[in-house]
Amino acid sequence: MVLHPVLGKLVSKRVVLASASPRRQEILTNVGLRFEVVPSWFKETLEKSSFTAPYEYAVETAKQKALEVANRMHVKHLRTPDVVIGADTIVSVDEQILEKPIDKQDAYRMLSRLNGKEHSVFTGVAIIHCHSKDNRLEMEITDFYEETKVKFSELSEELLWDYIHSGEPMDKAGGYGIQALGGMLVEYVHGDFLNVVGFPLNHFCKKLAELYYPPSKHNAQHKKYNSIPSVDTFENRSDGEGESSNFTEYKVASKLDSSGMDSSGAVYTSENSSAVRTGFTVPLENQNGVSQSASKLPSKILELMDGFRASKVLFVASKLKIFDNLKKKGPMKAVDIANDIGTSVCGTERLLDACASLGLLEKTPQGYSNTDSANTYLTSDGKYSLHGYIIHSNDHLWPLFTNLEYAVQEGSRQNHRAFGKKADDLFKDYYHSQEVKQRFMAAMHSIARLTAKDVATAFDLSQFKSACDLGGCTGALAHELVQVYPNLKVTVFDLPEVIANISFFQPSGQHTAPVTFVSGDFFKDNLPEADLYILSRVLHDWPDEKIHVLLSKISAVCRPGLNMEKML
Ligand SMILES: Cc1cn([C@H]2C[C@H](O)[C@@H](COP(=O)(O)OP(=O)(O)OP(=O)(O)O)O2)c(=O)[nH]c1=O
Repeated sequence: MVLHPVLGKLVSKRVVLASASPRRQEILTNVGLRFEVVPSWFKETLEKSSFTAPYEYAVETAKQKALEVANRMHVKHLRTPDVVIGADTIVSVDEQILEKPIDKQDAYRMLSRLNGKEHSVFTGVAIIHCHSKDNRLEMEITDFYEETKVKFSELSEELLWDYIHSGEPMDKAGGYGIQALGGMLVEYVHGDFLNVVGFPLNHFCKKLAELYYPPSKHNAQHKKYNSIPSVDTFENRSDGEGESSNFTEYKVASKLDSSGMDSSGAVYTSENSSAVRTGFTVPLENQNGVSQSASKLPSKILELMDGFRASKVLFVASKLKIFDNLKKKGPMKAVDIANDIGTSVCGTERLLDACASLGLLEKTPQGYSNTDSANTYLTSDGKYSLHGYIIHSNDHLWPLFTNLEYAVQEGSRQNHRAFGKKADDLFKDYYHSQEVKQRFMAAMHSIARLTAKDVATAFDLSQFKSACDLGGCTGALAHELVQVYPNLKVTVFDLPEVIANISFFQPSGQHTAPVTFVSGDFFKDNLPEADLYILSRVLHDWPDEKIHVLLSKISAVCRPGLNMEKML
């Protein structure tokens, strides 16, 4: 894999991405780079008129973002990073620079300017090599920019507003995200697509190649790589070029030394050269300077290995209602949040920093605040809140999954290990206490409400007159179905314990055909008559024999020819 020799040079270094952009994190993670995220506090307020070209503004902002993080980490006596990467993406149209919109009107203003026209997307990138010497921070800065041309189709006002109301424009330069819904607005792209999404990966790798594998003296006049050098390139350069490559190595090392990089950070070592000469693999340096084979970085495996930590951070922050608190009170310092929720200051600060690194919170000098998606999905009262499901995941699924090993060994549910009691009937377990019941219903409600529209519109159900949602819980899907199909009569069938508690979850002030709720046990009682039966998130809970009973009952009440059974 051609990219690895270049990115491999960063493996043994402490790399920091000075950006809160989830897109940048994803692009770099996808190619196996390991890095920490420390979002920059630099305010993007440089005077635009003082730059002669838009890209200069993007490059300078990228540099300032990276410098702020490098300095802060050094001053706060956090271990000084080896490399800090900063980036800034802007859209430029008619000589004007567009950044992220401040509100919906601003997004409308930007999108209207882009409508039907070609514009440029510039991303400026700064790579800072840092070294701490006598408590002084020394840095070497490399920067560059990439331009991509994008053309929008002619778009109607209605479409622009629909797009704005989707919420997507708000954290994106120019007010659109080409990687998601915004892709529908775009007629063509000339240049690097990832540059538009926030990080010009190809140019970044070429820059690293220039830095870490500078051309030998024979071709020194070609300072830049037009393509990312392949493994072959490095092998050939070393082969039979011992002296000249050593000479280049020295030059690079001393260049970096003069700017403060220590010898362990030197770009080439003799071990490297010999490893390169022997071919096959390109070496990576580990902390001890011992070279190791750079077979494919196991990024997927590393992600799986550490994924549980990220999940737990989300669960705990939700459980402590941090997102609710921040929605109410705006930016807050760690100490104030800790006081509000009665937790330790140091523990809370770490949790908040972890949330910021995961892109759930924003961290600025004013304190921590919710990102747009935290406001929409993580607060407990939002229309699309996932809070209930997150708490269910933490309190119920997490302990069960902790016992997965036993479940596999024994082939049985692990409720007795997770909760100290046997679960002959899963739902008896959920409903044995009011608290667990509410939690489970809130979980089902939040996930069903989020997905209901997609489920209801994934099929054309207009030929059906009546539907029965078996195990439909609070009726979230049912309410969406009657909105989409006003002539459809929907019955929700669920256990009496559930039906007795649905009032809290009913939509208020919605003018739609009513949904009927019927209580019963679908294994024992008669099923309500309907043209269409919906089984959503039901079958996975039961063993095959019980599923057979249920499907046979549905089959018996279906009238041949007219009815259709669906498992959604
Ligand atoms: C044009 C466009 C921009 N973007 C994003 C990339 C950037 O994240 C964002 C531009 O804002 P930036 O200020 O470059 O970055 P950021 O605020 O997201 O993160 P930070 O300042 O911490 O580095 O717009 C898309 O995701 N898709 C697009 O199509």
